[in-house]
Amino acid sequence: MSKRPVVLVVMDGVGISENKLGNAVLNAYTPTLDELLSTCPHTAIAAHGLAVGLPSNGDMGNSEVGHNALGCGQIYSQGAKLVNESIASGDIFESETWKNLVSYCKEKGTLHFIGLLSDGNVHSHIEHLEALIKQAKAEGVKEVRIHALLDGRDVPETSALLYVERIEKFMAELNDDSFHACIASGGGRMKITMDRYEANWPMVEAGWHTHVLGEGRTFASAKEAIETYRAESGVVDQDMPAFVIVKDGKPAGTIEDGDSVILFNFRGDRAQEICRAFDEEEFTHFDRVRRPKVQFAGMLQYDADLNIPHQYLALPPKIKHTLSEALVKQGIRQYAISETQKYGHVTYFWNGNRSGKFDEALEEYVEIKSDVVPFEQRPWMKSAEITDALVEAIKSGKYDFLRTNYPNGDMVGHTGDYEATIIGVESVDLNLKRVMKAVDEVNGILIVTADHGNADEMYEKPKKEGAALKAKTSHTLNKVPFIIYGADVEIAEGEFGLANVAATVAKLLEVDGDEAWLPAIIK
Ligand SMILES: O=C(O)[C@H](O)COP(=O)(O)O
Ligand SMILES: [Mn+2]
Ligand SMILES: [Mn+2]
Repeated sequence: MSKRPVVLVVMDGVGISENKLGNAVLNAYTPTLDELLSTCPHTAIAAHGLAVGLPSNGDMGNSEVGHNALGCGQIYSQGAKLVNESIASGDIFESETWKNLVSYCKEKGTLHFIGLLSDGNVHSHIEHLEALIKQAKAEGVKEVRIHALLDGRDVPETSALLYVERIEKFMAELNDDSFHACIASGGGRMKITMDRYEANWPMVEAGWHTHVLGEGRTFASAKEAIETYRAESGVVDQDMPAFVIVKDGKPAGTIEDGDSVILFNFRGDRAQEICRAFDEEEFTHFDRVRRPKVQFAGMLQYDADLNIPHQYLALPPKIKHTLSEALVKQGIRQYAISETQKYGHVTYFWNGNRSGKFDEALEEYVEIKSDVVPFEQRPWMKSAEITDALVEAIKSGKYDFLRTNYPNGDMVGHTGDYEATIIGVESVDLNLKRVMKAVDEVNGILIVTADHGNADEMYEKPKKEGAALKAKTSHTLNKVPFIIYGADVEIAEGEFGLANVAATVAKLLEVDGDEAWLPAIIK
């Protein structure tokens, strides 16, 4: 084992592109990154598509698959791909859960689908929803209701109508005397239901009131809701207020005793809280007012240790041989820190979607509370506070491997605000300098990388030359930097991705790697 501590920094959403237009990484003032890139061994590594276990290279990377790959050194088929396969093979419809939900609601109840209505393939895919609705009808379900969370964060900023129209056309073609499906409620994904890491439970409470109780501002259709809210305030999809659809003066689909409910998102971070609201007998995070007796299931098992949700349609990848586990077996003391918005990324996602530790004595996890504010108004977020704690941990000499995630490039990038995102990236750069200094003081080694791009492309590619620029809120397909500071090493020949980082960390710590891992990026 080396005596030199290794610190790994994930700059969330900081990808590499040579294209200067709307590039909040290239156009930010980043003296630290510039210094690292001009003086240290570095390369660019793949963070999207097949390199992180997604169905195709047209799929952008995301935090879940990115941190999974970083933390386990392997490429596993991810939720997006596993659900595709399970639908194609029909396995999903053979599952006990599917059968249970269908039989529970088929005679007198309604089958509800709650989830992110888009083809972003980060949390969900509209094709999965369509396949489930079609099969529900084939198996004799009579009533289906959709509770549509509008995206605009993994897909273009104002694309909600495209998906609403698509699903409504799909349902209209299925609807007949024996079957009726329609949208019952919805709202922007950053306003209701899809909170993560317990950053903002009131979002989930608002979702409960909308989907379950059918309370809120009413409209005749989802289209009317979207067009009205846009006309009133110019609000973009992800921030759209909640809406309830009414038919004949009543909500089109509250959730009642005898119904079944499927959360059709496959990704876990933003799925867990609403699952808990349905599943938990003793629930204290908000007053549910009424808890219907339903059969509830998630698309995937989101956390096996915590048993969330109790029922699920498909199994997630069984991620084994993680870096954390290999390191604790060799006595390596570890420290992980981020702010709430990304805390689970460096713990839960990093450890293959496990929320527990491998070894209480050897691992310390620290969460700095995120503010609940529009991040374009505070683009520095908690970068300074994360750094205060990280620097102290580095200097304490108590840890051999320390990791952090700075959310700024990603969280501010998702707002589509170019100028604010530049400040977000600059905040990361400023704090990176402090981390470098602390690493110097303990004669350590620093790795700087990212999980996927976002801030590197803040405008959609114009459809025609000269067309007005449109903010881009989603991730990118670009590679990410991989830099090693403080070690006299050479980058190996070849193409690398995020799954090559675990072996590199082990090599720098001078401990054994795992045979399952992809090779290190250094010679
Ligand atoms: O959940 C989100 O905020 C986005 O869909 C994806 O962003 P992340 O993968 O960086 O968390
Ligand atoms: Mn990310
Ligand atoms: Mn993101």
